[in-house]
Amino acid sequence: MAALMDTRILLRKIKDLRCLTPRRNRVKAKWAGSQPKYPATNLALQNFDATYSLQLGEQWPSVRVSMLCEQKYGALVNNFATTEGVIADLQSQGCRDFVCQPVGVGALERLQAPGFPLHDNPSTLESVGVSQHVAPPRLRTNIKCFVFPGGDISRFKPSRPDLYGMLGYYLMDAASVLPALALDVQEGHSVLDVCAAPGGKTLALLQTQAIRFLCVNDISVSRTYRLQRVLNSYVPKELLTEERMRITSFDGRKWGEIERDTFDRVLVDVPCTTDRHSAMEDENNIFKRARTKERQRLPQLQTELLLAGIEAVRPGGQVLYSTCSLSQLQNEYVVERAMHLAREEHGISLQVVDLRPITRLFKDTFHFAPDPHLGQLVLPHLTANFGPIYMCKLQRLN
Ligand SMILES: C[S@@+](CC[C@H](N)C(=O)[O-])C[C@H]1O[C@@H](n2cnc3c(N)ncnc32)[C@H](O)[C@@H]1O
Repeated sequence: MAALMDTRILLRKIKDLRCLTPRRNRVKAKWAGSQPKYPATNLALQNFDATYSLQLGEQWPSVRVSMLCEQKYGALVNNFATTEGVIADLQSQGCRDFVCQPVGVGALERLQAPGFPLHDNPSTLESVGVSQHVAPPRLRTNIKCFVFPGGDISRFKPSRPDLYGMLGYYLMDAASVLPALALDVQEGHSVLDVCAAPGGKTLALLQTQAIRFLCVNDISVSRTYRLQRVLNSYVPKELLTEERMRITSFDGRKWGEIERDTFDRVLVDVPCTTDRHSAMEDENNIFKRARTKERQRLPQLQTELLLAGIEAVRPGGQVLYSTCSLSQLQNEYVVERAMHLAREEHGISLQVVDLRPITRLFKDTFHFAPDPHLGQLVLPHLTANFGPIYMCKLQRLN
């Protein structure tokens, strides 16, 4: 009986103490000097195991292992720098430009890839044992991105500035170049990049050297500064003038109110669960308990951003939606919902553009998900550890 009384008194004392301590401090005290009980990376992996094992079936274990291994990079060549030495140096290290030389088994088959602007490459197909009179296809673009072949570890030296201070290449997940390639920017186009910072895809778009006017936007002012610094290191001042480029920090969801029916091409590379980062890094991880609501709201935010992009593009123009997540909720579901809202609320009809010519062309560099229901998805794979990157392209019909 005495023991029971002691316990009761003790419990009351603890309760009193808790009432005196603000909740925030209690949480702090609980974590003070220790690691969180559930690190965000563990929470991310638990979430991924539950959802992606259903979504990807027997492919999930392989994708999971790859996401936990070293990610591969590509070197996006900066056409605004003096590139000869840079390209020779990359080639001497055994890298190849995956855009210009998509060689490998199946190159002949890709010659027949319909519906995409391919043109002949004067180089030969000897390396894959195809007659040297047959030229491999390549995209009509100036974008060049070098990757190390096969299982090599992708280690690039830091890029050095040329005589004019322009850096020779920008390192990024090579799969992140695909949305810029798929957007298919043509000579004289005006382009909007709705969520642009820190600027990898903006740089890739600029490498086309075809854009008449580029508007780069990101809601985060600090990230927009970072983007500005990237541009200053890679693009000559003459091209960063107000007539050719505008850098803004608007909420992209409002773009339909700011500027409608305007751009030839719009890139909507939305904030997402950044799956590889979430599985690997606790810092700035969206699976932290404190960010649960933010994470749950992502599909809604993504839908609103895509819808704004659809409103901003001109009739006949094209919008590319991309994420670096495997989640169907953030990928296909968002595209379907935005298409529905565009039709119901704005009377805008859209057509999904077939990206299979792109996937056929680059199937030796990237591992694409088989038979996607809508859009294309790069799956991380131990032999091609890029991505994940999801992309879906929409053409506005009216
Ligand atoms: C995936 S990142 C973009 C990466 C960038 N496209 C690149 O290739 O370097 C998503 C970006 O969306 C921005 N963002 C988040 N909400 C936004 C909003 N409502 N409007 C515009 N940008 C937003 C974030 O600040 C973040 O920089």
